[in-house]
Amino acid sequence: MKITIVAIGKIKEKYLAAGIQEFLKRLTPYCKLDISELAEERMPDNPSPAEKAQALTREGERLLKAVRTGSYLIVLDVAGQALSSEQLAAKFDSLALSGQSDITFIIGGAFGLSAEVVRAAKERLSFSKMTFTHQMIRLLLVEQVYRAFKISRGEPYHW
Ligand SMILES: C[S@@+](CC[C@H](N)C(=O)[O-])C[C@H]1O[C@@H](n2cnc3c(N)ncnc32)[C@H](O)[C@@H]1O
Repeated sequence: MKITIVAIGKIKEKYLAAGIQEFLKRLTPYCKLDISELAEERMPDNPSPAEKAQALTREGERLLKAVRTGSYLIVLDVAGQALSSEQLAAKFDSLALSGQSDITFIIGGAFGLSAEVVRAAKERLSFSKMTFTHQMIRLLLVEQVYRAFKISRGEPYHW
């Protein structure tokens, strides 16, 4: 399985970067996971709603360009569908069974995701009704991807 996370913005917090690296290391026996980090759009101080909308559109165009043709696109979206970890594991299994072995997750930036990105997605995945920072949600995502593989393989993962 090849998994790509395409995300806006860098991980600046060391404790989050260390956590993400830890799960990337643990994931190596299970899948190839790459992270493609795109720069945030430059924005004036106190941007107007129109400036924010333009930045979101431009970010969206760059995000979609970074998705390989044919990759199964899942966007992380507060307003999306919540899944249990077991359901995520089952989704990976059924995608693999159907011959789809390339999955891309998109994480938006400070202003979220453009309508075009949301429209392009096969699925919108919510991690709860709460909003997390783009840095924090990346750690949550890699942990859940790792958990999904452990569940699929029936391997213990106690914490
Ligand atoms: C700081 S949030 C963006 C908040 C923005 N105001 C919005 O309404 O989308 C940055 C990105 O993290 C992801 N994210 C944050 N919380 C999430 C959640 N509970 N479930 C799924 N994705 C989430 C989304 O991809 C979002 O675009």
